[in-house]
Amino acid sequence: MYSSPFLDLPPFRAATGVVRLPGSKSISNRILLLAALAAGTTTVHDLLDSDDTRVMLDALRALGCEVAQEGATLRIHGLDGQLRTRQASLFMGNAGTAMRPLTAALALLGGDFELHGVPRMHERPIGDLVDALTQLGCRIDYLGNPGYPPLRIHPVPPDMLALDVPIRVRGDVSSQFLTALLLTLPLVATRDVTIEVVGELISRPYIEITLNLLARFGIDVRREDWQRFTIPAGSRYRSPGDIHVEADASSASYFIALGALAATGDGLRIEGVGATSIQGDIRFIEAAREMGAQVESGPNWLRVARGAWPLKAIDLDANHIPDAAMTLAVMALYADGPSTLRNIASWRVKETDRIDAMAAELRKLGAAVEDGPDFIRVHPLPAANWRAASVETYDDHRIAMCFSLAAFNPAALPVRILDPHCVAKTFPDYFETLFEVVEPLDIPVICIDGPTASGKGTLAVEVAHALGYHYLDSGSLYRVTGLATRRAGLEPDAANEGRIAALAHGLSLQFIKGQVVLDGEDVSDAIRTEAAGMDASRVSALPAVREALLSLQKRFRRLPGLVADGRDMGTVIFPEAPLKVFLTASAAQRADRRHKQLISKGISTTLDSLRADLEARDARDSSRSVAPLKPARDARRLDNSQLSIAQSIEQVLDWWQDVQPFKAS
Ligand SMILES: O=C(O)C1=C[C@@H](OP(=O)(O)O)[C@@H](O)[C@H](O)C1
Ligand SMILES: C=C(OP(=O)(O)O)C(=O)O
Repeated sequence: MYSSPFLDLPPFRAATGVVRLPGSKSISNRILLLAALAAGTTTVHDLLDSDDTRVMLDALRALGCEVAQEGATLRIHGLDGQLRTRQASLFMGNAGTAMRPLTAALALLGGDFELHGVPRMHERPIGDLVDALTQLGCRIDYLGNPGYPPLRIHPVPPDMLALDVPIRVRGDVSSQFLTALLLTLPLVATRDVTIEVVGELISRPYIEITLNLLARFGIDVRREDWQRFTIPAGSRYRSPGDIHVEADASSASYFIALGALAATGDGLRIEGVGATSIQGDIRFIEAAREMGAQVESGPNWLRVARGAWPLKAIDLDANHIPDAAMTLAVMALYADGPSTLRNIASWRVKETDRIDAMAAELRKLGAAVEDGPDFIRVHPLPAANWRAASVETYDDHRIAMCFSLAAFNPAALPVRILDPHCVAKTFPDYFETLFEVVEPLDIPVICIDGPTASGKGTLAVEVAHALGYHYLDSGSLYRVTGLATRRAGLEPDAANEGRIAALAHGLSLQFIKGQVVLDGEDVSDAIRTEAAGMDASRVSALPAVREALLSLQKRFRRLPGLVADGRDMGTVIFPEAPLKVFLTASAAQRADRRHKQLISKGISTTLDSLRADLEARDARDSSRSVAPLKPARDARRLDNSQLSIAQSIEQVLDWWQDVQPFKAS
């Protein structure tokens, strides 16, 4: 997951390969609750691991439910309707699928509970559910604004519940209120319990998921149209034993769209969900086909390729696919006319006001957008009108995910996604998954070159971290080669050039969380000694070794970008990099820093000898015949003798911002 403040997506031109999607949020949280309420043990396979499922799991554990986890498999020991804890304060994050059903479960089970969430959760309505539960005899107080969380739930004896009259619940703000009642009323179904929906029922396919999973847990709800639902007297949750979570059909929408926009030939294969999914959002496929996508499906897989191009404009009542429809709004930028999504008023009460947010961010890209209380109309965006935008994500995972599709713009502009970590709500590895299948037009590189002990490493690691980029410590490649040379019993000199080059060619090297790992062994300390530094400098002067390491270094250039530190990154390895920094500091300063570093590691040395070594190394590095240490013609020089690390980082990030086209947005 990317925790950087923003993530810049370079322009993409194609997509191909295979995507394996994480589990469905809606199915995961329903199964977790049902398994916790049931008797016996339920083994859940492929559960989604994300913010929304974690809040549900944490709450269930806090209520005394035992959960054992082995990889993607969870074993849940059900409570059989008996809470082990009758008092708790539970954090629901921004998970509607945890907040709403748990409110109903706890109100019926009895106890003193407080339910709260992130600030946005406290703006998401729950009044219709509380009203329904109150009619029934439950006692719930609002701790903030009436109609919204946080809530306090008080115990009520089961025999005080009014089960003899139909429970009326409104269905036009969120279907999750009805889902919450359906999932939990079996707890008290000593007689037939009937629910009546008042007003239009929105997001109906989610009720189908609810009924489907209830049936898996032994509860067969009688349904009359979509207005009346009866839970038969004597209903009891029965664990199905093993249960499998399908991949998330809403998450599939981003990759279906990707296929429609950019996959040619064999198309993009999406695994984990197929057209026969129990999730309503799978009907996104119909909309994508209407826009021109070619979609094939088999058991638990989809294959999508570009069909019509430009895409065909669409006019759709999207009430049945409220989450996936946001993806259509971005696809509409690539259509042959204005597209309209109707009957989507519920967008306004989700993670953010999604109609306002989508309209605002699409306009930043340059699009013409019209919107109203329950619709959005998006006009196609011609190449000349696209702008490089910083897309605000409003802590809404779907905004972050669907706007990544803007990176296919015909103007070949990058797209900046602010707060990319918001995808953690339902798809923590969304961007990593995306990067595996898209083909970028270019992958940005920042080169940070400079003499030894100038602070390149620290600076480069921090800049990479701030941008979410990969990091290449090219100096360590030479150090590792030097170490491997010594370990092979060779002297690091020209006489052994061919053999050292062969060694370098076969290096199995990884940078893992600040460690340099050679053949599975952490060699970070072994390569940091002064002797290893000298060996590195000697092997780096051998042209055949440099050649062998060249392709290895280029392979570090992966999405979303690379910060490469070394001595010839800007001059030799990545001469086309849009930002090259040549970092210097006076020899006195560098010797002083190195001295402190060595002392802190308990290695004794003198300042004078260090300074002499540094100067000797500088002289050798800048006079060597191949790739001598010198700034690239277009490098920006940064003398950090008088700068703190934070100031140097800020300077490089400012320069990076300078070469980006995002200024206007
Ligand atoms: O029941 C569910 O799992 C969901 C129902 C939908 O909400 P609404 O019923 O509020 O539209 C959907 O947007 C949400 O992401 C998940
Ligand atoms: C509306 C959503 O979430 P929630 O389950 O919190 O309602 C969503 O995932 O798009």
